[in-house]
Amino acid sequence: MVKLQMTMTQLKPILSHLDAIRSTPGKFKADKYSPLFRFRLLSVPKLTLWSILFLILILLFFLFSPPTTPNPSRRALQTTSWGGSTWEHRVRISARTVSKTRRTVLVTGAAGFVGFHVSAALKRRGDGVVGLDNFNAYYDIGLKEGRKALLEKSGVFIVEGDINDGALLRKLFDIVAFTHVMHLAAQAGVRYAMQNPSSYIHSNIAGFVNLLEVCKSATIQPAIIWASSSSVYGLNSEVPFSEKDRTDQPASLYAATKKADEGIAHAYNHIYGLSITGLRFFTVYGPWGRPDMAYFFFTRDILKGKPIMIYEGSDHGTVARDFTYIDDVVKGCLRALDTAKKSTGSGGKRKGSAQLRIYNLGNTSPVPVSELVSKLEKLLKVKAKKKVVTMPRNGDVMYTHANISLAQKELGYKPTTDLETGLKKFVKWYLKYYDSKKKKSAW
Ligand SMILES: O=C(O)[C@H]1O[C@H](OP(=O)(O)OP(=O)(O)OC[C@H]2O[C@@H](n3ccc(=O)[nH]c3=O)[C@H](O)[C@@H]2O)[C@H](O)[C@@H](O)[C@@H]1O
Repeated sequence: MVKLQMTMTQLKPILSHLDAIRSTPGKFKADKYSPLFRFRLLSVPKLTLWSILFLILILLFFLFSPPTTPNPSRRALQTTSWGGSTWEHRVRISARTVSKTRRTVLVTGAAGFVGFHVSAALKRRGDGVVGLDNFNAYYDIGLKEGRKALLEKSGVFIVEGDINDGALLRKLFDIVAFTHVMHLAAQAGVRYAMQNPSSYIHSNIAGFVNLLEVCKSATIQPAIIWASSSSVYGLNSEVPFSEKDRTDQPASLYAATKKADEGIAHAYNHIYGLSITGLRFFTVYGPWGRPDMAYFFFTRDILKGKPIMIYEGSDHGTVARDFTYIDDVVKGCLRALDTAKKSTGSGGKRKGSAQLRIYNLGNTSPVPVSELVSKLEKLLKVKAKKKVVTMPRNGDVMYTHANISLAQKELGYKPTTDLETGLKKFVKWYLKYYDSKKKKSAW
């Protein structure tokens, strides 16, 4: 008892600062020095006190101990794995440009499908490139790690972090005066939005705003090029889809977030003078692609002898997509970056009007999903177990077809890969990639 009372005397000056903390209005707050308070503390048995301390220690141990094996779900929850002089040095080296144009590009989603290919292309031509990716577990992290390893070989460092981490983004802008941001990080996939709607709000809305906030506050504001989606056309019935067509009837939450981003981009351009270019991608496919997309999991399931579902309209109408090959999309991204004008603001203040653009990047040649499957069967030399089913109300639309005349005129965008050629390259990569994985796991 005496001991505890002495402890209270020692604690008094430490506890006194707690008075400054406001209590929640309306809630009872005990006076720390009132007899009632002292009585409560003193009446706690010693054993209970030690047990509580012990429990807190165990809890701290679990919270701060590193995982022994990489665990994807745990990794997705990590917020910081950046900082320090070695880390800063790697960022600086990665941002070094050898091209005359002195471009330094921050590529978000660099371990993703499009981000990986765009980063590699930028680096090849001599631009400085720093990648950013949160390596979430939406699909096989092995693919993301594989892309990362290839980029690192070519000198691109991918920072592991989230676009919602403002401190990280500000730090990156402190280290490098990025001339451009190629924003390709997003929660992708149309159908998954029904399972995990909040992930779309987190990445596509909150993450996008966070990125724009940091960009607009930079002393030298970068020009921003970002990935919108063909899905913004939603239930639009004008074909081919032109940038002038209505985009106010999204069929999925994914589409709605991308449409919201187009509005957000307009506001940031208007208020802060940020130069912003949105690119509406049309079902991009190719090597190192996304396993959640139909062409990818159809390939996997056909090879495994598993049935695949081919959607059709309720009146047996054809479901078709304007499948666009990755190399064509990469060229479009680079042309958009090269033609982007500088932002006009600085430190959060607009100094004049800035460029605001939106372009379709499609292939202008829609192909029915049934034909996609026939082409895969031919290339894989395996007959698919097809189940034709009525398209469920899952966010998918019946048909996409890009009008690319604007991108052609202003960016010089011209897709050159038809579905047959593109799928051939994809299948070649797929077989090689999974074959070598199989061999490695057999070791
Ligand atoms: O162009 C776009 O904006 C979008 O393209 C793709 O979305 P999607 O066109 O739906 O591509 P897939 O998911 O690969 O579907 C391709 C086609 O296969 C059909 N499908 C899908 C799944 C299935 O089991 N069966 C089936 O017939 C779909 O209805 C669709 O017509 C991407 O997944 C989106 O992230 C992207 O933004």
